[in-house]
Amino acid sequence: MGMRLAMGHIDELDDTVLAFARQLGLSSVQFHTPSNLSGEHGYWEVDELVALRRRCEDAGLRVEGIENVPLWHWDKVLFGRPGREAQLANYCRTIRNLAAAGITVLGHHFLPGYVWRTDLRAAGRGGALVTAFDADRVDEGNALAAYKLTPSATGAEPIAAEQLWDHYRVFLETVLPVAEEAGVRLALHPDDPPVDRPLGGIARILSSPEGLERAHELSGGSPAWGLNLCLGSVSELAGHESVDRVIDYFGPRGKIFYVHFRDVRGTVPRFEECFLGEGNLDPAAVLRRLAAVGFDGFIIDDHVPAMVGDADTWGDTSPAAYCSRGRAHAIGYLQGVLNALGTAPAEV
Ligand SMILES: O=C(O)C(=O)C[C@H](O)[C@H](O)CO
Repeated sequence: MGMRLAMGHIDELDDTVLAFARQLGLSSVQFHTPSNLSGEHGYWEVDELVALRRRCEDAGLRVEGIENVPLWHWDKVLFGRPGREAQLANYCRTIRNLAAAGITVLGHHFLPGYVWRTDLRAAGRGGALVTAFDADRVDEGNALAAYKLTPSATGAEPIAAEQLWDHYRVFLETVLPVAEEAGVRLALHPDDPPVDRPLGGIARILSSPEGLERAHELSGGSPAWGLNLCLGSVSELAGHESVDRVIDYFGPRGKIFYVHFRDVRGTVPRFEECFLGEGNLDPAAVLRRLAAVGFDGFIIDDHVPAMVGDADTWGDTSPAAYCSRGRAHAIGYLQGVLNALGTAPAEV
């Protein structure tokens, strides 16, 4: 199908979101723990997945994939708590059910403490609201504490790096054979922020090119394992240098399953999110590099600044908040660059 742009990170699908995607001229979408799926038994069921896919297809939109099962479906897997086997069995059911429903990409992270920010409402360009991270302010707590995927009490249960690697090993050893058989590809999101110190007592292991390469080794070459290459998270480490290294290692191996296209200004220990084109990365250079290594997956918009009239989409995951000016800007920006680089409109 070739490198293409999809509308991503949809938290709740409704007719507004479908119309927004079509108005932006897109032909596919991707979901982020969508509230449309109840998952009430600890896994997503075939019927609800099929209903979600059909609703999109009826509006002329393909479903590229889904990212992140609800936290309560696999928190014991992340934390290595008793009850992990039952959750792993349910994760395998979700994988098989996705395949049965014709959805073949499932994104995951391996951050028991989830993403960490020290500010959700920093002032970006022209006063747009952006998130920010400052390592000196970590002790104040995670500004994302109330977000749907953030665990409630992290500090109570410290996890060391090698312990977390072991949790990830157990996860991969259990789910990869099932994913291979089902034909579902599991895409790993790098740590955000990419710091090599624990946050809230929990180690971060996928915070560097070396960490991601070790995860690749752990996957044992399984065709079902690859990256959800979040350019923002990797740019937070060392800007273009880290992004280029990850693209050059994983791209030629066919291990970039999809891309989160966002950027930040600054690198750890201090950065803030920003509009595309004003951060660490040259978006056109990144797209050229992805094309050069043979990347042929989908690219989605990611967190976007909240502009005049936009809601704060970390606090408000409603369809109205989702269809923001900030998101329209990110998608339009990427469409423009892709077109300028010669990507056929039909592929965008
Ligand atoms: O932090 C990011 O870059 C994200 O896109 C947040 C998403 O929930 C991601 O799947 C978490 O790792």
